Amino acid sequence: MEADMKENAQSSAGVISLTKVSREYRGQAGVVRALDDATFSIAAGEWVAITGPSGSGKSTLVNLLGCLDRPTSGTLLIDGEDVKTMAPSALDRFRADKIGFVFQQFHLIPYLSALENVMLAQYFHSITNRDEALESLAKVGLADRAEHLPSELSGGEQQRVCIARALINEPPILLADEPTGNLDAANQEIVAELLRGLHRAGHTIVMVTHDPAMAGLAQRKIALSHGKVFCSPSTPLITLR
Ligand SMILES: Nc1ncnc2c1ncn2[C@@H]1O[C@H](COP(=O)(O)OP(=O)(O)OP(=O)(O)O)[C@@H](O)[C@H]1O
Repeated sequence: MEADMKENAQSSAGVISLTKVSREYRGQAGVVRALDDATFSIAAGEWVAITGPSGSGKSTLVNLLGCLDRPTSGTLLIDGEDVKTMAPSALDRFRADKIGFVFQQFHLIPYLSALENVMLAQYFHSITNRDEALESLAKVGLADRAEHLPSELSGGEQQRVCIARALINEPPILLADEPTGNLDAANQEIVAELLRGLHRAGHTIVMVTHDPAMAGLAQRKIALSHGKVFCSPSTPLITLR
């Protein structure tokens, strides 16, 4: 227990850290401040749910945390690196190393098999390894569906392929945007159980969800309202081991 507490203290600086981060969109109608002065950290190994009504800034925040966009102002550190100052090619590489994405719309390539979809994520690292991709599919219970096209898989199975794809490069951070949004109750539970396992294995999970039951699985909620961030206290990591 002492070792766990020490580990938690060491990680309290945050694998993700925002200081006064804002994102403004400038359009013909004027300026929209979609994220307004956000300051918070997410510790390594923490499971956080991002909640908030439509238009509150969730996608804006996810795009920033996923290094798909940059803040208008403020400092966003991921694993201690300031993403705003990185060159685009370095940022692409950084993103591929650090972050696995799971989206509500599965974004699988329709004419590639489940296995090839997973291997495509390896391809961005210039290495493809069929056995590793198969192992990743086996971890989500889909070894026997490796040769199936996405159209030959159920919604829940497609989402599990996405999780296998997100994990293939062993990123420390999993960023999930409504990972159970399109799934029925049985498949929601399968995905929830996979996320529990990933959390136990030490992954940092940041998950946008409208579903209170899913949000309840996380240790902490980050609620957004009109671009402002409100963080609940974190459940100590030691209680979940
Ligand atoms: N490219 C853009 N240009 C101008 N305004 C934008 C742009 N993208 C988002 N916004 C505005 O920023 C605010 C936050 O949008 P965002 O998409 O982050 O919300 P959200 O919480 O993800 O919503 P939803 O749950 O409906 O997807 C909204 O008022 C939206 O209209």
